[in-house]
Amino acid sequence: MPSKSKYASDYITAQELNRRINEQNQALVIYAKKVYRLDKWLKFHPGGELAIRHMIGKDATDAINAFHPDYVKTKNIHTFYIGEYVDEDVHIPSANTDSVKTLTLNKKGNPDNTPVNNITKPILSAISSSITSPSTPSTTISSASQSTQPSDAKLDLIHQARITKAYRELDARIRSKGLYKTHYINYVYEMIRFGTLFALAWYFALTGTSTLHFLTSAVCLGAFWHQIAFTAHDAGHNGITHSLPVDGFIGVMTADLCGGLSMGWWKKSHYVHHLVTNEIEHDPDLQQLPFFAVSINFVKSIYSSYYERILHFDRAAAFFVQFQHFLYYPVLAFGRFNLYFLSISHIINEERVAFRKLELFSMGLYWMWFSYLLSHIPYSLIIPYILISHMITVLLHIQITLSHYGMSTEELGPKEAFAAKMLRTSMDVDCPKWLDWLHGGLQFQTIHHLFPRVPRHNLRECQQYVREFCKEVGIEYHCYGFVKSNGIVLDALKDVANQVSLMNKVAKGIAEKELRHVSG
Ligand code: HEM
Repeated sequence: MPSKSKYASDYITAQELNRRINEQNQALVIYAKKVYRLDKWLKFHPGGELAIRHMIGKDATDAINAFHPDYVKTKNIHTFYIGEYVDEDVHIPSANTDSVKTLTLNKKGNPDNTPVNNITKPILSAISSSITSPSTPSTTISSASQSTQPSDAKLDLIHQARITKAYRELDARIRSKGLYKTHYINYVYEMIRFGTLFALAWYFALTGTSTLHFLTSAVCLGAFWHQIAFTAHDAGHNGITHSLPVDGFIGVMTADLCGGLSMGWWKKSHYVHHLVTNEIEHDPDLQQLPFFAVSINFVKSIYSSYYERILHFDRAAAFFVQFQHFLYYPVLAFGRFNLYFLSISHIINEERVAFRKLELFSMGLYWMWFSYLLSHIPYSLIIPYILISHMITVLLHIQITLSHYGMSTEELGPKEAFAAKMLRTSMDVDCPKWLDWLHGGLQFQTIHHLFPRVPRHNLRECQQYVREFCKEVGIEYHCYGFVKSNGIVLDALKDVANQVSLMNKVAKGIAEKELRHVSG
């Protein structure tokens, strides 16, 4: 039994838990049937404040197990223990859970404490309200409160409990097979691969005499960035040495110094993405307006808890989204430029950045070496060089979006098992083993979401156990070939695009009618 903190009060019922969260604004989470108060820890949490905020009032057992090394679970967390959790088996109305969410997520404060943007009104009403006024957000903070939150009624709770039990057994199995251990030889191969690409980029840039040489240098540089991103991803999850400072340093060296992108920004958004995967109001990876809307609910101008602002479905969005299935590849090709912007604004504007000085220094060095490299490229080729090197990384952006864009964006509420949610919202890409280097482990996205701390090179081995688990608990494991998975994403984008296009046409019709009426 862990020792109690000064807030301890033995037993805390579900009702008491909600009361403390709502009335006293306490940051309480449940872990292994115990209640922990994390108010004081929020600001120091290496996984970010928002990661914890998303779990307030909920059973965070599987999330905490999945994201933390043993010392956190067996030692650190007990500093914050305040009592045993007593689930009175009384159904807590969804509205209650909603307001917990609102109070805890909305850092800027929502004066009337109205639940924010829970989009569950029928889709037709979403469309019709946007039709009436396409450039005005139809969902304001208060109007969204009329909606109802995802209900646990949709879930068979016994099935969810079964999934949780089997998932924990699966985790133990993967652990016993030694799949949580890193085999460093894999990083030797990684370094040879991206070291060669980097050296070739410099070689062709410094010694090149023809357009072909310079453009080959651009391709090698882009391929280098593409490859190094996988190692940065591993480091961001502390999945290389499993030491927070060491992997943190590797992350900054790979992302900031080699790629000009902020590791701190990536961690902040990626950890949130892992916890609230495909929740359109919370998952930053889905919030790509004005170009993409993977769910028709975006037309309601939802509130983003990540960006802490309303994502207006404005005229630009109404225009671009109707062509999003055509724009998918071209826009992704420019994705890396947007990442520079997000990285720099994170380093400048974010209150707490773990390695701010190191990141600034490393990003400064990046711009120096990149500019020096460019100084060897003939003037006429500088723009094509920049475009080609940056656009080569489109493969990475496709790989990342493939994993989630075509998957469910429904919110089934906090009673959904962690594993069930990850399997519902993620998709794997089936590829032969010899191509693993190209996909960089991201093709096993579902498995990575289930076990974020398992080193990437072991994910293929985990796949067979995950398949068995899915069979056992009767959940579909979404794993398709590269072409099919692209098709799934394009279909999903097209589906929303068609609805938005229809909406635009109707809105235009109404506007013309009104104009005739006024002028007539
Ligand atoms: C609801 C509760 C919590 C959630 C959702 C959460 C989530 C996370 C996430 C997403 C990460 C990044 C993990 C990765 O992929 O590498 C992380 C890291 C970390 N968290 Fe938490 N966390 C929670 C509570 C706590 C608590 C209570 C503690 C300590 C008392 C803690 C200590 C840490 C530490 C030390 C790391 C860095 C782990 C490492 O060395 O790899 N977290 N957390």
